[in-house]
Amino acid sequence: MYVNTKDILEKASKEYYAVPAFNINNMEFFHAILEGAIEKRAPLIIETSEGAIKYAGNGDIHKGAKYFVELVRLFADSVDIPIALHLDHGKHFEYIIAAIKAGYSSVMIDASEEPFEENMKKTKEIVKIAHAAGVSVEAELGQLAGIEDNVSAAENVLVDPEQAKIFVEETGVDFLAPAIGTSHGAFKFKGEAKLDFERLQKVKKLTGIPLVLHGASSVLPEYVKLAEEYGADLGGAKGVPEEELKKCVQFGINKVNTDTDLRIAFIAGMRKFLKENPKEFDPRHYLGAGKKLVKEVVMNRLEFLGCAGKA
Ligand SMILES: O=C(COP(=O)(O)O)NO
Ligand SMILES: [Ca+2]
Ligand code: NA
Ligand SMILES: [Zn+2]
Repeated sequence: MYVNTKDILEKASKEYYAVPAFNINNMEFFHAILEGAIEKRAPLIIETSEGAIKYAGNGDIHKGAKYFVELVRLFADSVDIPIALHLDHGKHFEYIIAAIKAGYSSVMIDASEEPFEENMKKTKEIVKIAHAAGVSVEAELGQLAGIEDNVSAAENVLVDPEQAKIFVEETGVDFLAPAIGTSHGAFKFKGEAKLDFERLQKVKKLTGIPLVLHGASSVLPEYVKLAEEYGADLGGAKGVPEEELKKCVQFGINKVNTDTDLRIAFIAGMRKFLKENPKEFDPRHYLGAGKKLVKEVVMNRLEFLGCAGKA
């Protein structure tokens, strides 16, 4: 059933498990993720960036938002696991309104690159509009380095837990993404992963609301290796180890944004298939090879984050 993201996350926050939020840009990734969540009997959060909405609408953001709502609702209304659709990194007013208008479960207003007061003001405005439409809201405090779609920041600016308390009280935001050291993409750390668990625990204590981890892909070595075996060039790729993610869940993270891991799995599956099947040109076959590995990664992540069986 199609639900509000807040309902999924409040349950997760109470029971101290996390739900991955999987990014999609097309139908094939959605099908692979859905299959994995059904098999694992897990709640499911699908999220799309602004770039994904523009891509799906072939340039028209209202068509793109509607496309994803129709695609997700079509399946959500016929399965008995809770499924929510979320706008990831909403930075432009017109995309946020397009998502609310189309029927998204929730929207992120990402004004974290702005000064604190400005971020608070923008978030407050979106919360007012979204709540009036029954849509829940995510916001971000602090900055993640790295590139994601059109979202880029120079270096990491970690969240200030005292500011987080004021921010949540002032804005009424439903769930919050505190920057604690992760970054987007496949090249997250120069050395070892370093997350600020102290800070995370303080934010949880001071806000008491569901928390979101961005840049949470593990960049699984076996999939990187497979992709490279068939010609990919991902040298130096490094993500957040699963053990570190489990600690994040222990300290109050409930939504774990996962995009890069699915992209690497998909390209690994497709590259292998194309190399081994030079005569093949049915898109359902070569895209299907990517889907298969995406489903594997999805099922593994649902398992270790503790939401398998929680549908
Ligand atoms: O934060 C993310 C995804 O992060 P990854 O690049 O680590 O998958 N989406 O908002
Ligand atoms: Ca941001
Ligand atoms: Na998000
Ligand atoms: Zn993100």
